[in-house]
Amino acid sequence: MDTVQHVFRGTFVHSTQTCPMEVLENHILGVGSTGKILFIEHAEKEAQLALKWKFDESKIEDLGKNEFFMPGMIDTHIHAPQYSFIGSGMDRPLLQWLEHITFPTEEKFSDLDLASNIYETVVRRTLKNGTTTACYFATIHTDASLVLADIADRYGQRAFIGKVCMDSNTAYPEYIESTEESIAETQRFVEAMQNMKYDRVKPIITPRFAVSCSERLLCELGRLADSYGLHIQSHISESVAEIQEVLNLFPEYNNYTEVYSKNKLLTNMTVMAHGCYLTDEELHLFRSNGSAISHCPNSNISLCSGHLDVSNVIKQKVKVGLGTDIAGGYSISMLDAIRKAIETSKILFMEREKRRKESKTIHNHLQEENGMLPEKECNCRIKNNGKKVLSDQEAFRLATLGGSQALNIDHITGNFEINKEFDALLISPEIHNSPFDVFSQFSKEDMVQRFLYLGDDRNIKAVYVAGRRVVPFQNNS
Ligand SMILES: O=c1[nH]c(=O)c2nc[nH]c2[nH]1
Repeated sequence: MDTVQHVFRGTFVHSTQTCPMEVLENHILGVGSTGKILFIEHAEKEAQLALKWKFDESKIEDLGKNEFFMPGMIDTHIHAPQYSFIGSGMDRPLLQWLEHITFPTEEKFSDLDLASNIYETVVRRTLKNGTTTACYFATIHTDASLVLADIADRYGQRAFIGKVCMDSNTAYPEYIESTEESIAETQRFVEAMQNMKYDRVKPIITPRFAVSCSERLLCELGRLADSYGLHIQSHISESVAEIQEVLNLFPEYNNYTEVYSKNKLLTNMTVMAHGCYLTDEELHLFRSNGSAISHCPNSNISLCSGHLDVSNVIKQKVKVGLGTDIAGGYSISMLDAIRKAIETSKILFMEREKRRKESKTIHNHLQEENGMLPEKECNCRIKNNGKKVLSDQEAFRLATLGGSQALNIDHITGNFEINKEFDALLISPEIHNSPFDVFSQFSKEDMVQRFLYLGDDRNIKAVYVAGRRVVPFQNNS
């Protein structure tokens, strides 16, 4: 029998299936001993709830003026070892960056002391920035990957941990496993994780990307995921050079997506990072398989990989969340991912508008010179595909509920629905060292908006995962 452990009264901001950002003022939210949300109701109904759940009214915690709770943020794509070189090497394109910076660094994670040190730092730092769920890539080293799992569990973060698989690496041959080793070590990793019986830390099958995996390895990893019922993560269609390499390596497949789907790696528990260049045909395959995309706009810009048209992904009804993609992306904060997702969408919109205006000008010019163009040509040259800019509300949804849908855990977390676990951030816009100012005329919506655009970890006063406060924030109390 669940009993009430916490009761909060104040403002709650979350997303629902129908509303990307809903602000509930003067509500009370109750969390049970199992960490699940028991009720979220208007404060006037307090007396009735007290009766039903028998909580002591003196234990109600009133939120401070202008404070609010929002759901914990979900980073659907982050490379834990790469935190060690965050913010450097941003002047190279993807494949060169992997060869010269990433692979030589990841190779060193056979050293468990190094791994333990970096992994502890990254888990603490992500939590401090409000990431209550993280979907991690580790390295090819099984024992170090298990260390990451242990640290995430110890700090109370909800996490997926991927031991990276790669049996091909012509760019940096020192960092590679044999096919047999990769399969056997993945199995060892999965079984060791299962033996640990962590509540909220799970293994995820992780072929690095098609460039670094043989067809046999992909096929065996698809089988393992199927037989253990596991999540899957990888990269797809991030840069033009990468796609070209995949098409050269797998000439018998029609496109990049097929390489994964035909090897059983595109399931309803799959999240693929980037997807900048996926065609509508490939997106259709994602949708029909129930697979998701992790949109990593900071990384896409930093490595000059390309832009994902996330509005089109949403329009095609493909599940999508946001990722920091440390360290292709240079910011550990999911707030940055929200901002970069909005900015990317605006850049794409402006490019489309520019093209539309240019073709309209050409069109007018030709009309003057030659009379009317054939109608078909007019339409296809000036149309804007009806695509819109990503709204702030929709970006907020992607960082919370969208991420939980992408990882297929939206029955557990992602918003403040009853029976989900209470993964939450207590946001304090008026903390003494806040990076932004609050004016008296601000509504709650204004407050949320300011936090999304200008806030940082200083405004995150407390972090809860499954009802448990996970990191002490001495500075902000
Ligand atoms: O952004 C990226 N980071 C990586 O580590 C990686 N590996 C393959 N493809 C990748 N893309």
